[in-house]
Amino acid sequence: IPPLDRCHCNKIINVIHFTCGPGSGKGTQCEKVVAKYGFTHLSSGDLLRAEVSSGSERGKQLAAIMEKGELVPLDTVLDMIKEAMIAKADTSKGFLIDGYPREVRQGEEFEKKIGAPSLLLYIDAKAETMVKRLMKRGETSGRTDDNEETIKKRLDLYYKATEPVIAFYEGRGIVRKIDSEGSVDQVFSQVAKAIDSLK
Ligand SMILES: Nc1ccn([C@H]2C[C@H](O)[C@@H](COP(=O)(O)OP(=O)(O)OP(=O)(O)O)O2)c(=O)n1
Ligand SMILES: Nc1nc2c(ncn2[C@@H]2O[C@H](COP(=O)(O)OP(=O)(O)O)[C@@H](O)[C@H]2O)c(=O)[nH]1
Ligand SMILES: [Mg+2]
Repeated sequence: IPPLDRCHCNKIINVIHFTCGPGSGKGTQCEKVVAKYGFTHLSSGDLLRAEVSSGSERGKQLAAIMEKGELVPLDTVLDMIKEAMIAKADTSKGFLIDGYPREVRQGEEFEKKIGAPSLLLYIDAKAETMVKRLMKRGETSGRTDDNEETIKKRLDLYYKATEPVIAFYEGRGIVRKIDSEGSVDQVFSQVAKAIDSLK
């Protein structure tokens, strides 16, 4: 990995964290943000799943953790994000970082090693809505963690570890809360408004 300072502070413009519960619709909204704004989308879950698919030793360890609905070690995710950001730092208009930070410490380490985010998007969804969407997605996703038992654990962990992240950034005034209960386009219009407010 090249020296971090290349990717520190003003070099990384528009870092947007997308932190919400599983099944709240982050992935769906991220696609629309990329189409409209051309930001670089980095999904921490996708990066981890790519490592699992590679069949590496590290991937096997990650797979076991993710199947249980737990969080993988902090440094693993952060290194992957950092590598992906450095690879795009010269050409990117901004980074949309999906599924990160998942716990307050992940946010603190990101700032130490990479930089401060300009916005934290948070889709507020009811537990019932998240479970319903994930169970439906599980019919076709092939994801080993889209099953009833793991979904329950992911939700518990979300309330315990991830919700405090929102409070942490609320103190800085960069959180935009978005209501999940409308259509995909209704949710997106709230997302777009939050991003436009950055300019
Ligand atoms: N910063 C992160 C991101 C992900 N993971 C692990 C735990 C998650 O359960 C799994 C899958 O991550 P996703 O972001 O894909 O999972 P979600 O549960 O949020 O589902 P999705 O975003 O697809 O709804 O990877 C992690 O440990 N640390
Ligand atoms: N009704 C409704 N369903 C949605 C919306 N956004 C996503 N979904 C569905 O909910 C499921 C989870 O969405 P996904 O984007 O994978 O959520 P993520 O887990 O937060 O990344 C998918 O099957 C989507 O089709 C929405 O705004 N409204
Ligand atoms: Mg997703």
